[in-house]
Parts: sequence; C-alpha cells; structure tokens
Amino acid sequence: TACSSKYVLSHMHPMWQEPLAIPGGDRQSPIDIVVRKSLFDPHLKPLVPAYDPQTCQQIWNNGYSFLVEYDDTTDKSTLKGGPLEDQFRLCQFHFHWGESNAWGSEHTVDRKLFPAELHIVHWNAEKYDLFEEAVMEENGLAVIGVFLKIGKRHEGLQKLVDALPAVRHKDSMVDFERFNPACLLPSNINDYWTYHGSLTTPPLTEAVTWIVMKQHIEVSHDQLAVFRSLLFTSAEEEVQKGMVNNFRVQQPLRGRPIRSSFS
Ligand SMILES: NS(=O)(=O)c1ccc(S(=O)(=O)c2ccccc2)s1
Ligand SMILES: [Zn+2]
Repeated sequence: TACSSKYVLSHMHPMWQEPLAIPGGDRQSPIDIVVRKSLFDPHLKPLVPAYDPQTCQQIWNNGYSFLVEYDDTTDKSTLKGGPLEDQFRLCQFHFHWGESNAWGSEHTVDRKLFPAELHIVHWNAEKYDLFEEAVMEENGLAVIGVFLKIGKRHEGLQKLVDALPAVRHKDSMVDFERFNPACLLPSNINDYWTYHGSLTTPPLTEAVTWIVMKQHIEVSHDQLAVFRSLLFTSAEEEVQKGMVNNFRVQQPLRGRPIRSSFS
C-alpha cells in the first residue's frame, strides 16, 4: 500500500512511513483546526445520530487499531443532519492513541494534542450501494471525531475495555453485542467543526466529510492504559510490538475552509 507499516523514528513516532505523494492529495487528513480561522456557518443543522445497539456485531484488531463493527446492510443505525445532505449508515468505530497521555490524537485544536481520538465511521448509503464504492467518492464517508481526555472513568467505555484482552493480537476477533456508540459522544454534539478530508490510514482516499466535536469526553488513565496493551503484531510473529502512536501526522490544509456550527 502507499504507506508501508514501517516506523518513522521521530519525536512522536507516528505509526507509518508517509507516502511521498498521494494522487491529487490536497484534501488529506488529519489537520490542525485553527479556531480563529474557522467560519461559523448558520446553515449547519443539528447532527442526528440514530444508532440501534442490536446492529453491533464484533470487535477486532486490524493491526492499526481495534474496531467495533456494525451490520450496515440496513438503515437501522444512521447519521444525518449537520453538514450532511444524505443519510449515512454506521459501519464501525475505532480509536487512535499515543504511548503517553501527552499525545495520541490525529486532529489538533490550535495545535493542542489530546491523548486519544475516537472515529465513528459512516458511509453514504443513499448514493452508493456498497461501502467499497463510497470509499472512493468525495461524498462517500462521514466520520465523527471525538477527543478523549484523561479524567474520570467512562462507564460506557468499560464494556469495550473489558473486551480488549480478547483481541490483543492483530487479526483476532470476538463477538461484541448491544454497544451503542452514542454513549461515547459528548453531551453537546451541536458544537463541531466540519471540513472535507481523507481517511487517515490506507487507502487515504479523499472521501470523508469530517465532523470533529468541540467537546471532548473523559476516560480514566487506567482505561486508556488498556488500549496500550494491544499489539500491532499477530500471535505468530516473534517480535511483539505494542499498539501505540497509531496516528497519522498532520496534513496541509491547502486552503480548505473549516466551518463551525457554533459562533
Ligand atoms: N482513521 S479514519 O477514520 O480516517 C479511517 C481509516 C479507514 C477507515 S475504514 O475502516 O472506513 C476503511 C476504508 C477503506 C478501506 C479499509 C478501511 S476509517
Ligand atoms: Zn481513525
């Protein structure tokens, strides 16, 4: 793939070697959100996530992060409103985090780094028949980003944390049921920034309407420590590598507007 999984030895050693050039790559993610350069857009609507926890299927380690995957063959779990013109289907959520609480998020706000970031991934099932199609289209995906801070224990997250030891190695998977990702959203989901960008892991396609929440959620130090107990490597590999710093380096804004739903 464009980005091999080699380590880049740098201060924050993100996970992989950056490709030299992405075809047409002037809408890459993540970015730094410069608050004073974002533009309040009064036409942005409230976001309407409607998730059915019964569509939750499994949790697995794909060697980049751990993902909780949902049945996206029906419109039972959807996202609409906000900057979106169509109705999108929930397909998975995952996180990015650091080896220390000093960094780990992919997006930053006025250069402020958070210890981790949640991504809830949806695809445009109104315009496309398959996820694989949507991934290649500019209005194909919508990802909600939520920053995590270290603080009080997140009760909703604990069910997920308790399942992580079962998916310690790359390619391990276990059933996971009745988890509603809405419990991971901040209390105020009406304050967000939105811009057009890309996937932050291969294939890095510029298919994403990003919706980054202004309000963070809190998780405990111990909960985030369990994320760091996961491994990038499969059980067979002799050298085990801890799954940390699985974030991409920030990308140039290239003049893109960042709109805010709040003034
Ligand atoms: N970090 S991120 O939210 O930008 C992201 C990266 C990859 C995905 S994907 O799982 O949708 C996907 C998409 C295409 C191929 C494989 C996985 S979402
Ligand atoms: Zn992500």
